[in-house]
Amino acid sequence: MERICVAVRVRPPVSSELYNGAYWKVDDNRISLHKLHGTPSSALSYTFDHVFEENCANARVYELLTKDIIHAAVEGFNGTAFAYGQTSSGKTFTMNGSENDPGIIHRAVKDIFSQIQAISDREFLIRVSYMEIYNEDINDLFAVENQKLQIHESLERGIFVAGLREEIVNNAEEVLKLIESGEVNRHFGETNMNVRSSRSHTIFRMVIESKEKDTNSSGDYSSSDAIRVSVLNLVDLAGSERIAKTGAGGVRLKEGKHINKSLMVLGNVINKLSDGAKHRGHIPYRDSKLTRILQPALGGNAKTSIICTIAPEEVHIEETKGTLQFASRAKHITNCAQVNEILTDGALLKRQKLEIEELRKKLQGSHAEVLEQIILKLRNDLLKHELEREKLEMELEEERTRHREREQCIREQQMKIVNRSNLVTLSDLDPSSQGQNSVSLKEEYNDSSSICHGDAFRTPSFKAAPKAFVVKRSNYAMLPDYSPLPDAFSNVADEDTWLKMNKGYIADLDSLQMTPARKVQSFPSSDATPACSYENTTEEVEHLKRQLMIASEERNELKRKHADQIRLNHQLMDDISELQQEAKLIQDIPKTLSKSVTNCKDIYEDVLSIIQSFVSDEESSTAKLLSSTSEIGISLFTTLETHFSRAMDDHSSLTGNNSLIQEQSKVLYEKLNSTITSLVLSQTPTDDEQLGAKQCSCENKGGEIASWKEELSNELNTIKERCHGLEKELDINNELMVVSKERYDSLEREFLLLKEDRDRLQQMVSQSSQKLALVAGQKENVLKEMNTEVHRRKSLEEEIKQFSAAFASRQRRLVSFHSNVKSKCENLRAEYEVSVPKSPGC
Ligand SMILES: Nc1ncnc2c1ncn2[C@@H]1O[C@H](COP(=O)(O)OP(=O)(O)OP(=O)(O)O)[C@@H](O)[C@H]1O
Repeated sequence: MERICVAVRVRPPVSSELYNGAYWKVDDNRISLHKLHGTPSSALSYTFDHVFEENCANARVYELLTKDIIHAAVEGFNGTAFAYGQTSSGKTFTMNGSENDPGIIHRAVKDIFSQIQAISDREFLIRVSYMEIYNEDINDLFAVENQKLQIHESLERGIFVAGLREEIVNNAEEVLKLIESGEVNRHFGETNMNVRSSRSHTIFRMVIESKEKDTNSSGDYSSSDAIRVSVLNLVDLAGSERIAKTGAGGVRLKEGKHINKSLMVLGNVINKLSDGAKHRGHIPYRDSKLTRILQPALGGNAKTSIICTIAPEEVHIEETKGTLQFASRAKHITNCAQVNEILTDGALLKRQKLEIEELRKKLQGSHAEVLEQIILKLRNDLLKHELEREKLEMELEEERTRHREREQCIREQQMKIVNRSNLVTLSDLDPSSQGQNSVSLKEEYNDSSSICHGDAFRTPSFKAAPKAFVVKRSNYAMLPDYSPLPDAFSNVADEDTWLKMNKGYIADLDSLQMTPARKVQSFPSSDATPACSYENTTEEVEHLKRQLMIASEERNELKRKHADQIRLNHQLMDDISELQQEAKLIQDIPKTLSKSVTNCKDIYEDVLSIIQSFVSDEESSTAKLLSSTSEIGISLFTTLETHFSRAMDDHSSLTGNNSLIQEQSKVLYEKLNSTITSLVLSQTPTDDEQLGAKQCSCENKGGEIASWKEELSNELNTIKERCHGLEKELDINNELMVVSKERYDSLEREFLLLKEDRDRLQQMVSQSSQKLALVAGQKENVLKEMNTEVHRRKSLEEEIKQFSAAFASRQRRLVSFHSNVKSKCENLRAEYEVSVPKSPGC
């Protein structure tokens, strides 16, 4: 566990108008607020890892604050450095720098490449990405078309931004060029506080992968076949701002609100984390995209440094106090950084081999306890696999249920859309062309179903890693269409797990096995007992180990597929919600059309009443024509009205009425035109009438008629415009429907692919269960044999004991017999010497 490094940097005053003397005094790594005449304000004094004065250059900031993190990143530790502070306090200056004084990002990039060059025994692969969080949307700064990207989390990949472009880079210049191109896409804006204010948070990310160079010509796997993957985030946050000071309005105001909100969430997260593990409770990482992405850097597996920038002017004292309080709390956060290693297949195999070898040795000089321990371990492994399998089965079942629900939901949506499409594209629904449409749709579907599913989700611009580097990485090389977070995050699904991890708790036994430093479990050393051979048992155990290995590989594969499926499901859910929105839009179209028709009807009725008002003779041809035209017109509008009101309730019953409406509409136009023409003609004065007119002095009436004429033609034009408007709306709706259809087609295709995936998963699960059952059976047999062997050995030992006891007593008896015989012999010899006197010649 290590505390994150926090520093404060004071920006030089930018305007002499606002600056009337130094209020913030820096003394080594302490900063305190003074009154203008130099008296310290005792309550406000803070200490940090570093405090940088106004005249401090970026080089020094980099050297003291970030360099270690960058070097650690090359060695496989995750690292994050971010700049926090109010607007215009110098965050962008610190991270990006200027031409004369390059910032942290520039220096870090250069440093990383020079570090890599100095390490001769490892080969490196570096990928970079650059994103911004603008108004809570994640945009790709390397590819403007990648907007509103989503954050996903999976057991295998941890937290990642899906669809973010990653570029493989070979030197610092290449990276700096890419950054330059990304900067162009970044959101900047002018405020009262800063002429070039960052309106988004930016995250420049480098993923550094490395492995030991392959110097082993024998083809054996070296002990360090593991690949190290570390992620380095260099973050330039947007600055907190007071709307009153920045004078933001409109777009700037909206941006400012988003910025303040996300910084507030960051503050909450920091507060919680600084409360200490016991009291912190739930950490609200999910409340903003920024904290979600930075989650590993805040209380997780990363080395982190924060530079808090402050403005020296008196007007900013309140904001500066806020920044310093944020920094003080951040000081208490602890992280738990560790090297992130991924074991290649080769390294895993070797590790397993070593373990088996060791077990074999132990077995050969075996003791019953050793055997028991091995059995216990194997049993534990098996149990673990069974549990995993059950869990996977349950998850798969849940997935299936969710699939079914989504399938159902999509079908319903499809029905709705088809209904709406019927309504909106009435003119397209000529019965004769319907068949053709469905045929061409089918053809379209068949053509596009050949599109590879995997491609649809892959980052379009991802470049394949050089073969030489990735050739031994098997599955790993296929993955990175995302910004992977280190493997160590893979078990981190929620904050609780993070807490546990930070306490040094490691939940998964597998992760222990993969930790390079782990020693193989040692068993009690065996005395050199000349035991009976356990060759067969050893082979069985080895076989069992192999089976377990295969089962665990399959389990991992299943896990990966399962995670993929969940990701696809998320994507599908997003598509569905988009579709629902579109459907809602389409649903509103009949309403709008209905309103327009009602308006037209009103206008039409007005026109008619005006015309009728000056046709005094009800028997005249004009009046008759007018009444018939009005009947047709009214009936047309009534039909249209009913049509649209029904369309809002039930769309299917309305198909086929469109041509009738069009015909009616044509007749109306023609009759209306002829009515107006005849009316105009009837109002044109003949010679007699002219005379009468002269006599009746009706000059005023002529003027009235002219104005009516004008009014009429205006009304007619309005009606025509309305009709045009309606036609245009219909066109737009048709286009919308085509787009919706296409989306549905692609959704259907995805569904099919998902179904296939699911079937494959099911198959694999059942195969895996069969294998596990087999392994379990074999294991039982081995157990039985081992028990028999133990009994046999115990009885042998018993026999040997009895035999040695008998042998010892027999030996004792033999010794006593021998000593008896010896003493008797000596007695006999003595008696013989006494009875036979020695002759002088002897
Ligand atoms: N240490 C420094 N030395 C010299 N000039 C600086 C320093 N820090 C900031 N400046 C200048 O102050 C101005 C504001 O700085 P900058 O744009 O980096 O602020 P910011 O915190 O990123 O603001 P915002 O949050 O609005 O983006 C710039 O003109 C910058 O050049």
